[in-house]
Parts: sequence; C-alpha cells; structure tokens
Amino acid sequence: MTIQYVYASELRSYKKLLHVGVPLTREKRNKKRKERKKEKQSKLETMGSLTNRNLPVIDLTKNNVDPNSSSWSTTRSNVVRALEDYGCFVAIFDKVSPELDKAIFGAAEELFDLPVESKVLNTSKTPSHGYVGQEPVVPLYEGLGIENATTLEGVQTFTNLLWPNGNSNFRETALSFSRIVAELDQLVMIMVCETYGIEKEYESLLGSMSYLLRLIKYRGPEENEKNLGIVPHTDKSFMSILHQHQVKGLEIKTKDGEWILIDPSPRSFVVMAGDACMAWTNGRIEPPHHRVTMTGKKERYSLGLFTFIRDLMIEVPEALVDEEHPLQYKPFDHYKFIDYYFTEEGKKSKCAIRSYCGI
Ligand SMILES: O=C(O)CCC(=O)C(=O)O
Ligand SMILES: [Fe+2]
Repeated sequence: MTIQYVYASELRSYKKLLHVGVPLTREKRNKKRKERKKEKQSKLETMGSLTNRNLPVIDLTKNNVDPNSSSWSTTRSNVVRALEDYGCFVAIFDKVSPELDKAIFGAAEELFDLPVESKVLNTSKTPSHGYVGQEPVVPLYEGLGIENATTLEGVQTFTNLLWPNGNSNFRETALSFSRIVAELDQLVMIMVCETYGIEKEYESLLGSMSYLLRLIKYRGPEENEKNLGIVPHTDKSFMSILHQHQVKGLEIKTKDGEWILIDPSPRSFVVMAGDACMAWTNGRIEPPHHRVTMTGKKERYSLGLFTFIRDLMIEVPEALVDEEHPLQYKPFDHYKFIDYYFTEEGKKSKCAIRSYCGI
C-alpha cells in the first residue's frame, strides 16, 4: 500500500511536471463535487426553475378551527409543521366573503388609477411602508401601505390623504378586509404558541401589534424588459399574509432551493413568517425567500397584511431556550431593525436579522 501510495504520489508530481491530466485525490474529488453542486444550486437560483411541488394547503375554514373540536389539534400540528418545514403555507380561509374579495381588489384598482402626485403623498417614517413605485430595480412594481390598517383612524388617515373629498367605500372595504385577515393571523399564532407553550408571551406581543395593509400592483413587462416583479427576499415583518388576484406570479423557495409557483384563488391566503418571527421563535420558524415573476402582459394585483411589534423589545421566550436550542437572538426593537435593514450594512447582509441581533 505504502509503496503504491508513494508511487502514485510521485507519478502525480511527475505528471504535474509534464502538465498531464493528474488523477484527483479523494479530497480534490470531493471539492470538485461540492463546487459542481454549488454551481448547480446557484444556476437554479438565477434561472429560478420552478418545481411541480406544492406548498402545504391547510383548511382553516370556520368548521375546522373550533378549539373545542377534535380537528383542532390535528390542524394545529399541520400548521406548525408547515411553518417549521417551509416557513409558510396556503390557508383556505372563508371569512373574506366573495363580495369583500371583489370589493377590495376593486378598491385597489381605483387606488392605483390615482395620479402619481396623489400616491406619493402617502409617506411613512418607516422605509417601504409608504408609497413605493418607479424604482429602477423593480420598474413593474408599485405598492401603497396603510399603517394601522385594523383601526378606523389608520384607514381614515390614509383615505383622507388620497381622497381629500372622502371615499367611504374604500375606507370601509380596507378596514373590513384588514380586520378579517388579522383574525387569520391571530388564529395561526395561537396555534403556534399553544404548541410551543408560549401563549402568555404572545399575549404581551399582541398588545403592541400593528398591522400594515399593502396594496400592490405590477404592470406587465414591455418588450426587452425583465419580468421580475419583486426581487427574492424574506419579509422584515413578524408575520405576513399574502393574497393574490387572478394573475399568478408569487413564487416561494423551499429549503432545498426549489421555487414553487402559488396559484391565486379568492379563498387562498399565503401565511408566511417574517424575519422577526424567526428571531422570536429562536430560529424554529424560518422566513422563506419569495419573489414575483410576471409572465404575461396583464397587470397583477396583490395584497399583503403584515404584522409588526411597536414600542416593545422582542425577546425569545424562556421556554424556547434549552441545551438543544441555545439562545440565538438578543432582545430587539422591530422598527429599529427595519431601519437597520435599509442601511448600507443591512442591505449588504445575507441575513439582516442575524447581523442585527444574532448571538
Ligand atoms: O405580490 C406578492 O404576491 C408578494 C409581495 C411581497 O412579497 C411583499 O410585499 O413583501
Ligand atoms: Fe415579501
């Protein structure tokens, strides 16, 4: 063996000297294999090939979510498993009536038809929570955020800004939609918190929860224009609930790097964890990367209800820290984290929440 080895290694140096193909050592073979795998992975990311796989779809319609029913615990464990495995799932939810669904997307159309001069009036202290549009990186994208969207005051302020003569139809529709979708968010969070034994900690967060409703419009790409609607990202929210209207485009990345295209339907709501949820659950629930790709000429409307925690330090609950799960995140202020994300350092970081408050 030793002789063979010496011989082989000498032969290798000899061949090297002659620049002849050198048989690779196991180490080098493994390195090459890893490099090829990485290359394939990054090709997948940039080409963004889609898979036929589906996200878990969970029935959260009225009949299935009674805490006293036998189906509660099964539904609850399906929800938590989906969040731990994918960071998201498709909820089938019937509390938004077909009429309200039609009305909210009608209201979105009316809103985006306003002149840009009106839309830019919607500013916010928090980056990206006001009006975003005409951005060279994402020219197809336009979004308007309504802060405190589950309160009459929040929706009223927004409505008055965009329609100085009032628009009670918009105000009522946006308020009803936000309040009903917030119920879905709380239902999911109760299931998560019961599973982890952190209901009390959730209650104290709830008191500081603020909801942002973002209405989004993507125009179809023109010839020679890229079809990227929104770049791959994870949400900076605590939780997000996304709802699409008729035109597909939302794609979500699985942990093994495949992209899943999500079908729109009036009763489908994508429940998705944001970065803050990952920190709060001490890394148990990771936010998924997602993006929007526009395939046709038809414009696409979507809605997102995002939760944020205001004026309260978010701390990992004690029950989620043990030997197997050492503490991963320091207490942090959610809105300061968002400000950090928009700094040069935050934008460059591969995982902003980790660089901001990771241990
Ligand atoms: O338009 C969509 O479906 C997704 C929007 C989104 O990811 C976001 O606003 O963070
Ligand atoms: Fe997002």
